[in-house]
Amino acid sequence: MVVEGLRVRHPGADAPAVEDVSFTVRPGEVIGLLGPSGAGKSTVQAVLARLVRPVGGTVTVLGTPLEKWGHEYFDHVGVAFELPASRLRLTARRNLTAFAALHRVPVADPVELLARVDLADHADRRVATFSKGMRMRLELARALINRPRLLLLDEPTSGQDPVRAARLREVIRAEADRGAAVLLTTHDMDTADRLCDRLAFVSGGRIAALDTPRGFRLRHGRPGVIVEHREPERSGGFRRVRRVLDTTKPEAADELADLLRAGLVETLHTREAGLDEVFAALTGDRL
Ligand SMILES: Nc1ncnc2c1ncn2[C@@H]1O[C@H](COP(=O)(O)OP(=O)(O)OP(=O)(O)O)[C@@H](O)[C@H]1O
Repeated sequence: MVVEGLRVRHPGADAPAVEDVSFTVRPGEVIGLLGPSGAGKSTVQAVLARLVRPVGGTVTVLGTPLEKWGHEYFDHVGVAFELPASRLRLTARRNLTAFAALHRVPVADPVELLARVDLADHADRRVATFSKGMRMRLELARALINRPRLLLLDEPTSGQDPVRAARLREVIRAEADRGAAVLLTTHDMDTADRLCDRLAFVSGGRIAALDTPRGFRLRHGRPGVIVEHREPERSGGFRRVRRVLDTTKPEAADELADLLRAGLVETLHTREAGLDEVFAALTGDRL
């Protein structure tokens, strides 16, 4: 999928929600859109889900310009946005079989999909009785029913406990490994860091920076280690000291080696910028 110079203005809005956004998502790749509320992330996804028409730029999906696609577009695209599309009065299984019937491409097995999102035990319960987290997981399963080549996910791990969030990250990674191009939005730094191959920081309708999570941390972090160690006092006791050693300086290696040899080190961490710090540095805003 290739987006070039995308510009979107919502009807009645004073300013464009998206200005000059360009990026590519290759098969097998997971790209995360990060940014403060109102930055334009969902608007970019809404264009790709054909919910909103852009006023400028080009979007090419699977080699074909977006406007040239007919209804068969949705045979190749999976969408899980915040507003659930599932029918509340139907069971989880029935929802998936109903959506599967809409497609003219080979579909995934609903029961297997429900197991993947940890809903196997609830397949025959009505969705109205599901918790918010369960409904979100069903949305992901629904988005995967047509084994999509492009997967659009809005906050796929929100409302999940840490174990389930990790499980969903595995499911999404498996889709990318199968060859899907994945574009997701997230405010969850764990998901950004552990799942995404590249991150686009969106601010004010533009991409402020695009890089791998590691690239961002290295570029915005300062090399160094944080050492907590005991320091002998004249009284014969010890006090605890926390120091930051700049590992670009040669003397840091000697200092650290001395502390380690003396058995005084209690904790040792590398000093890296977290993605939230990177974000604040790039956009002057917080997530
Ligand atoms: N249907 C709409 N009509 C008018 N303006 C809209 C509409 N949808 C979004 N906007 C505006 O477009 C801008 C971008 O919104 P968007 O929902 O894309 O942000 P976002 O980055 O996805 O935010 P969040 O993290 O809160 O989901 C905002 O100023 C928003 O108020």
